[in-house]
Amino acid sequence: MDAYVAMEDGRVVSARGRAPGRTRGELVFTTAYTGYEESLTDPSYEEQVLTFSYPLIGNYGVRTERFESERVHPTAAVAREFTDDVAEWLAEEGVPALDHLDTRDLVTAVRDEGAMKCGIAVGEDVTPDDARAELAACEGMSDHVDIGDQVSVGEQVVYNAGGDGATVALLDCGVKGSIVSSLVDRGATVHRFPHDTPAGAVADVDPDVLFVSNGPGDPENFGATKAVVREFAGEVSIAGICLGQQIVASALGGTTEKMTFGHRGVNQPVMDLESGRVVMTTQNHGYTVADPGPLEVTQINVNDDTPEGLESDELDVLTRQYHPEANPGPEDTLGFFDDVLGMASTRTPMLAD
Ligand SMILES: NC(=O)CC[C@H](N)C(=O)O
Repeated sequence: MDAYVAMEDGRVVSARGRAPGRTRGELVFTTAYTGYEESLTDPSYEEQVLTFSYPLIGNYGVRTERFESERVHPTAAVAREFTDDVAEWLAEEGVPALDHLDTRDLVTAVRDEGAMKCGIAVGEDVTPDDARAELAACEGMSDHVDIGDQVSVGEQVVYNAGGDGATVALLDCGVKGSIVSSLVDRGATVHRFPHDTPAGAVADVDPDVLFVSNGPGDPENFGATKAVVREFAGEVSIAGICLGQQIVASALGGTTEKMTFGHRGVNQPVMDLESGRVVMTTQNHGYTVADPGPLEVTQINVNDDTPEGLESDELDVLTRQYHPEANPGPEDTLGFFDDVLGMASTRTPMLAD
């Protein structure tokens, strides 16, 4: 099978086709050397073409129990070499895959010029022009204004109903399964809501914690989710991961911005500013909080000083830019979930209207 990647910088790179199809997306790379099953099923990669900088992808198979959601989310996958297991899985899912190209070149281009649009064509009779046509039709990440609808749950789902732990209202902007299980494993009852659920319906479950999930795209395209955060601020503890941190900060008066090429990998160093302790974290984001508004920056990325943790005692807010649930990645930061559920136990009851 022939395969081509047409990049926004004008280059067309040829490769070996492993799973056929034509598509487009934002070209990004992850430096993670494990966790391809989790990354490929992470909803945060929706509308992105995922390049693995680690050269051999698939050497421990494909196991559904590692999946973070029901389907593969990147529009296409690129590696130096995919095993047959992974190539067959992606073909079954209808997700184009290509290998036998110099991924160092792609990664260097994205690192130097930033995440860029690309077009992909893989098949028996595709041409470079097919990939160029896909590139011409590719929208910027922030132009995907309805991206939340593509990944959020269709209707409310309850996990651990009737449990005697904290009640968490999870606004699903594209949540990873291991975030839900990290909360349920600690005894919480989790009400998973579509990202655009009105505040009144969320209030009906009388949550101890409002939790805003990870997810794809530009946080500024999650207006309904931000409205719920504003409604609950000061009345219920609020937590968020990744997109969730960005949405919470933006809802409370802060701002967000796009990064050049973002952070995607499993060894991003994060320093806690109070203790000075540095932990290794899993990350996958292309936007960041620029101005935290009323929140305090309590943790930063050691590589580029961007905010990794935001908190407010007054508003009872605790968020992380990285992925404390790991999956893939180091488990240094799992304690975040204990801290979030700890906020619930010191909660003040919701004020009646
Ligand atoms: N993993 C995430 O939640 C990603 C957040 C957001 N879509 C970003 O790229 O910054």
